[in-house]
Amino acid sequence: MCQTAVNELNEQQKEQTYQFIAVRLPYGGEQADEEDCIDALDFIKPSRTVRVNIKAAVDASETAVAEEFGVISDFVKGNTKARERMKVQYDIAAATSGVVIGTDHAAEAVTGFFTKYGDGAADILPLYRLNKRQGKSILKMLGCPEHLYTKVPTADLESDKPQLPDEVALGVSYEAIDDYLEGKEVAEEEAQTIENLYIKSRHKRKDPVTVFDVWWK
Ligand SMILES: Nc1ncnc2c1ncn2[C@@H]1O[C@H](COP(=O)(O)OP(=O)(O)OC[C@H]2O[C@@H]([n+]3cccc(C(=O)O)c3)[C@H](O)[C@@H]2O)[C@@H](O)[C@H]1O
Ligand SMILES: Nc1ncnc2c1ncn2[C@@H]1O[C@H](COP(=O)(O)OP(=O)(O)OP(=O)(O)O)[C@@H](O)[C@H]1O
Ligand SMILES: [Mg+2]
Repeated sequence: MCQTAVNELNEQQKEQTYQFIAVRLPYGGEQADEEDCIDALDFIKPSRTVRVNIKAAVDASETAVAEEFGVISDFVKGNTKARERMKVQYDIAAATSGVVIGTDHAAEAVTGFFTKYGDGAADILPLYRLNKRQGKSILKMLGCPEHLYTKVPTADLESDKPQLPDEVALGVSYEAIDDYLEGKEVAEEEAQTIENLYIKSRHKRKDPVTVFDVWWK
């Protein structure tokens, strides 16, 4: 969608050249779903693609914190990876007078299934009102290869649990979350899980707590 917008802008405004920069941020060498990444880039055809390996930065941070607080868990390290990715994207935005585009969408937003100030941090969130199946519909309409929008969603942040499906981590399916968001009937247990996740992650969807916040309302 961003690449399409950039292409249209460049057609309209002959003087300025806008670009969409696809940023590949692997932790270490090869990604388990490398083929899909190549297919996605082939489909998007970004103005520019860059690759920054986040492993050295993440591991250095882990070692420094461990000196004072002991070994951090693999789960927490997963969030460090997401925050390092955010940091690199802001460095690239600053270097190119760009903005950071985030991929948060309604199904992840309501459940708080993102890293606070990690992948949750961005300047523009074009998908924010869409649920998971609406995102898939857009990809289908745009002619994206089917295997990319039907693949099992995974944050793939934990080294101990590679490719852990989001739905296993969340304890509820995206079908149920999407149905809930569309006001459709879902099982009582599913509604309970979604509502618990929503309440628990409330702090992630607001600015930091200040003296102007009132908690009794
Ligand atoms: N009540 C409260 N009021 C204000 N702040 C509160 C708070 N409770 C925790 N916090 C703060 O929030 C922190 C915890 O939040 P956070 O660091 O985000 O950590 P947390 O929510 O525990 O974990 C992030 C979850 O999102 C998943 N994730 C991450 C990245 C991408 C994707 C994806 O699929 O796209 C999924 C990841 O697998 C994990 O399950 C605490 O350390 C604390 O600093
Ligand atoms: N290796 C990576 N390189 C670049 N960006 C990444 C990488 N891993 C995660 N991200 C960023 O973090 C976001 C969330 O990660 P995640 O892997 O969950 O993707 P997603 O777009 O939410 O897809 P899904 O949840 O369906 O797997 C991505 O959309 C992307 O912006
Ligand atoms: Mg995700």
